[in-house]
Amino acid sequence: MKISIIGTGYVGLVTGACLAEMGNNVLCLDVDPRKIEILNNGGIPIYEPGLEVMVKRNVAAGRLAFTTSVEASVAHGTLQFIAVGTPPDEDGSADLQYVVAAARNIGRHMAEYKVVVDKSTVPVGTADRVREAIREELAQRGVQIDYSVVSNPEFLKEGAAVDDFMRPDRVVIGADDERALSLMRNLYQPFQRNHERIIIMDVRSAELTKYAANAMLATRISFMNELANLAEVMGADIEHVRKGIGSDPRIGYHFLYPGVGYGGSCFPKDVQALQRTASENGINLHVLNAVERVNDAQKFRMLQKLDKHFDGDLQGRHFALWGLAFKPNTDDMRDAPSLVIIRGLLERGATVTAYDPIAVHEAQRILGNVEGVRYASSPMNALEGADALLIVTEWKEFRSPDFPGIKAALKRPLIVDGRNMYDPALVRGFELEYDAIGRK
Ligand SMILES: NC(=O)c1ccc[n+]([C@@H]2O[C@H](COP(=O)([O-])OP(=O)(O)OC[C@H]3O[C@@H](n4cnc5c(N)ncnc54)[C@H](O)[C@@H]3O)[C@@H](O)[C@H]2O)c1
Ligand SMILES: O=c1ccn([C@@H]2O[C@H](COP(=O)(O)OP(=O)(O)O[C@H]3O[C@H](CO)[C@@H](O)[C@H](O)[C@H]3O)[C@@H](O)[C@H]2O)c(=O)[nH]1
Repeated sequence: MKISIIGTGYVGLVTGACLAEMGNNVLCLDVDPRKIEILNNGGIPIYEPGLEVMVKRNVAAGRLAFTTSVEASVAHGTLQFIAVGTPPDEDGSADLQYVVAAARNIGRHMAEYKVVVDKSTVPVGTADRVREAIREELAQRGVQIDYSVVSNPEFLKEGAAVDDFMRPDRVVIGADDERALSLMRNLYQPFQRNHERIIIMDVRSAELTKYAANAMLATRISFMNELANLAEVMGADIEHVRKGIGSDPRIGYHFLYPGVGYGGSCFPKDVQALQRTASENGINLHVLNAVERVNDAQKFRMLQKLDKHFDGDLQGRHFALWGLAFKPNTDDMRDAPSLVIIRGLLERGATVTAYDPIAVHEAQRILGNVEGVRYASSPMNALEGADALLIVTEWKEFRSPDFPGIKAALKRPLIVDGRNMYDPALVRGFELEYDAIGRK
């Protein structure tokens, strides 16, 4: 099938590469010429395990190409995937300007039937706006061409995006007409050879399903963060509690890890956008309001712990920080808790040496050339002369560190672990102080 992908970011590039991998002929469009230049020169503009090889393989096979030409992109695919950003507006609602611009481009240039597939995360009712934008452009041109608008939200996780796309738990398709539905079914058929994964519904339900999934996952995390804080006060250990409740299949083990709060480009903005949609429609989502408040507070948990250990005075202290990305296996720093922690330390007069295997470049871009933050080339190099080690992202390479080496390098043998990576007894066995989230 001939497919165009509009927006070559985390979702667009993964979608394009994976659909090409299944034998489709894919053209990816982006308005950012830098990204397209990198891709056309054989590189990829983001870090995502397995993606670069897949992109190269499909480009070489002639199934995947990149362009900045809107005309070429609209002419290419019968299926036009919109995978542009939907960042939060000032009031928390999803900013749909890029989605609408993409739709207008399609309307401006299409010459035959197109299925416009919304893959971006968009509020309920957006498909109607997309349909309307295209209708206006066609009317402007004085032409009548058939088109369909469908919703096909994406559920991939960064760091595991290729795998998630190739082996999806489900493929949600929201469609209101049979012609589009049949093309979408054919497209995703190869992804469900082993069992049925396609879930078909109306467009509005599909749009809401995406927000509901993220909101539910964010709720689990905030719930566990609150319980972890309670466990600490009560002398219980949240790790035991996590295992104790996760063993109930109705609860399950996934997404029960407490920490320094959820970040990334999705949960924070999607929780906000859903609340906004609800309040615009006269509904107050009380649970989600609390989920967001708990998460905002949790990002300061590490600073509170440091205040406790250093008698409320961090002036002149220096800290080693492991992990900058909002989660492991990505270079994405959008809404990363590390940013709140680093800014909080600087405000309190402390300095930081940070280490991250992939995200340093992105962190530098976002934080700027700020005084008081340095970057180390290895985890151990970050430790020299630090008053404590702070763990913010659970990269695998931090799992079995050289504890005696850590003890020797730190001024005070203290690890504050925002991701509960270690067994407290093991760490204390090396005569290190250990303070994790909700642990004894
Ligand atoms: N990142 C994720 O893990 C993830 C997962 C599922 C869903 N989503 C959703 O998918 C959407 C895209 O997210 P992302 O993380 O890939 O964003 P991104 O910022 O990485 O990429 C978006 C790309 O779209 C391009 N763009 C903007 N306007 C354009 C236009 N008119 N024509 C062509 N290109 C244009 C931008 O230059 C950018 O490269 C969002 O709605 C997001 O909420 C993201
Ligand atoms: O038990 C957990 C699990 C996750 N997190 C944090 O939650 C955030 C989000 O993690 P994750 O969901 O793994 O990453 P994303 O790439 O943001 O993926 C989410 O957001 C995407 C964009 O909408 C969806 O497609 C995915 O299904 C959804 O998991 C990160 O800061 C994690 O550290 C926790 O604190 N505890």
